[in-house]
Amino acid sequence: MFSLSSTVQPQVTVPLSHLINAFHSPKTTSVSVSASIPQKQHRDAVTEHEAPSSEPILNLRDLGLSELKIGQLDQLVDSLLPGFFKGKKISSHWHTSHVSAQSFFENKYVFIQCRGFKTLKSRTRRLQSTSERLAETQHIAPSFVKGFLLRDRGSDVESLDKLMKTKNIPEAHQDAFKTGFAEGFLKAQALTQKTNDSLRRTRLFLLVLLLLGIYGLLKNPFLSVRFRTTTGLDSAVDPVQMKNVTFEHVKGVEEAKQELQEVVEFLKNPQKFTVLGGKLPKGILLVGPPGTGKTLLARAVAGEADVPFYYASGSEFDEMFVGVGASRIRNLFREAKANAPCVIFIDELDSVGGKRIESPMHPYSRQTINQLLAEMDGFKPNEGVIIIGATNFPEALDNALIRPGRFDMQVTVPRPDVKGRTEILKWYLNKIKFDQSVDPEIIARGTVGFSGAELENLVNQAALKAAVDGKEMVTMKELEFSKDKILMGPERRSVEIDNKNKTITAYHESGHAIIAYYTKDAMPINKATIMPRGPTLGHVSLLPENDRWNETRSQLLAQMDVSMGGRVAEELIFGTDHITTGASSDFDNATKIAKRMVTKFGMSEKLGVMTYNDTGKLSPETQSAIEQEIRILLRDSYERAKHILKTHAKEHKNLAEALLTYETLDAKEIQIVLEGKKLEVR
Ligand SMILES: Nc1ncnc2c1ncn2[C@@H]1O[C@H](COP(=O)(O)OP(=O)(O)OP(=O)(O)O)[C@@H](O)[C@H]1O
Ligand SMILES: [Zn+2]
Repeated sequence: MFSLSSTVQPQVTVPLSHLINAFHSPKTTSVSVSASIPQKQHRDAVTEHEAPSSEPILNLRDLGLSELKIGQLDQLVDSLLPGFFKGKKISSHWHTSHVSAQSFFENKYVFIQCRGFKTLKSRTRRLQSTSERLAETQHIAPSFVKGFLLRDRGSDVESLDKLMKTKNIPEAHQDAFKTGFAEGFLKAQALTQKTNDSLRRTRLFLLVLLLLGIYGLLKNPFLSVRFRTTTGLDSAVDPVQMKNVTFEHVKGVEEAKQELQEVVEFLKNPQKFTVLGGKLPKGILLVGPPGTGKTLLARAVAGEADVPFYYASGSEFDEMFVGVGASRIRNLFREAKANAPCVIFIDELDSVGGKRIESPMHPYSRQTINQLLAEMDGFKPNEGVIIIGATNFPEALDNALIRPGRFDMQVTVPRPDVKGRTEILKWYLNKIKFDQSVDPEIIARGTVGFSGAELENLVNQAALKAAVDGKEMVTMKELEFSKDKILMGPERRSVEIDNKNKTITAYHESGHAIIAYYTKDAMPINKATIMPRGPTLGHVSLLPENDRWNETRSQLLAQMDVSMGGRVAEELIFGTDHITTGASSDFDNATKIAKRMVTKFGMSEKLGVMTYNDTGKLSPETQSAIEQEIRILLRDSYERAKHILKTHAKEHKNLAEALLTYETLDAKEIQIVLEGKKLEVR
């Protein structure tokens, strides 16, 4: 590109621009008087030569070449188009009448031909006579050429003559001047021609490219998707055989496994089921919180039945481009049907089948859902394709998806209960080296609300901790450690707590522990520590014997009392002036319980068995009555805690001192201290 403009441009534009500059020089205006003679000569020439023809024909004069000598013109043409005269025997025209309009036009015309106007050339071959050619050319010459040739002829000629006069160019130099002009003109024309040709070629090339692109898109509307369907949706192309995952691998979700058992039977022998007229669901929805083993269950279904497993995540179908999501669904189902019986698993079903209205973020979600519905409707029950969808939010699913014939079977996969957690912990403990003293049930009791994935992580963290500490196997200590880490954040060993604060913390935590120990309906103590962890300086952990489905009034009161134990201890030991801010979360906790007792559980005599949901909208009297009741519950709780700590002041002191010595005490050690026995030196 660069080379082109730098080599051609100077040759052509320099002489021409000189001329143009000369033409339009402001000085030309003042020269009308001295211009008379040559102008008259010129006018004569025009009438003389234009008279015979009424046609608007170009001649040499048009180009300011009327006074060019024949030899000069030949030279010029020869230098511009070497070898031109050899091929065309038309030089006679030039000799006989160098000003002849027709002969010049013919030459001009042949020029154009040589420059590659192919249509023109092929047409003119058929034309024999010069006049015929001429007439034809008038019609077929491209308009821009015509325009270029015919434009402002008179004024150009005048300007050239004027200019020569204005510049007072001597007669001797006028020829050279005109030659220069003609040279510039012809070269400019040649350049225009070239530029136009290359422009046309570029346009043609672009058009071909465009057509090819459109053709490609029509043949395969998802040209760009192809790449992704083979990368993003590997599963659709390459199913996984799930032999290694069975129901044995999924713990603590017995009900779900039982429900899915019949699906396994169906996949093993689809015909047997349909012969009896039985109708199995096409789609099964696994509903449950994250990490509870939904994916694992779906894999296990495929593994049990020994059929291929196609995995897809709902978010993969969520695309900004029209038809992409729908096409992926189509591909997935096509592959699956070809390999039936099989399981298609769609994780995060809500992200493809959610209720959302078309939004700018998900412009084609509707299309994708419709494709999914169409595919699900499109195969018969005995084809052996089972679609398992998983979601954390079944409420968010499009209603059309959960109609009969689609995802019409729902299986709940809940967080495991204490028995389930024990099983899951045992399962993962068996994959590592652990000490015989480890009791998975204790850990299970302390991990209410943990999912299978979180329990797996807990065991893994304990194994890592044991490895870091250079131990040979995992003990309860590591398991407790990783549980606390997951629940409360990492230990802050580097924090230097001064003795005074340590002592306050030790008495505060022992206060909680003493209340828990001596209150009938409080949960059993698991551990007390003054090791800072996360945002706390110490804590006492309690362990429910079982998962609590329901709580009694006295259990709730006991929880409040235990919460109060910390502040009461501070007050009794250090005096009212030295109580700290450390009890704020204890009060939060106790206040929440008291409020729920009054407003939700109907556990206040004064306010009765009634719920008060939006307390802000209640009458001021009711609001103050509620507040009054909560305050009474909290005050009574505080008094009970005070009474216990006063009664067991000796045990309180012993426990606080043991904590200051050992930092952390487990349930057994706490019992030893409280029974007044001496702790073995660790
Ligand atoms: N009940 C369980 N028994 C054994 N392992 C489990 C159980 N639940 C979860 N896990 C472990 O946790 C991992 C993650 O669980 P999975 O991916 O199946 O959960 P999910 O319910 O599909 O979660 P999400 O909703 O986040 O996709 C499993 O690969 C498995 O190792
Ligand atoms: Zn506390």
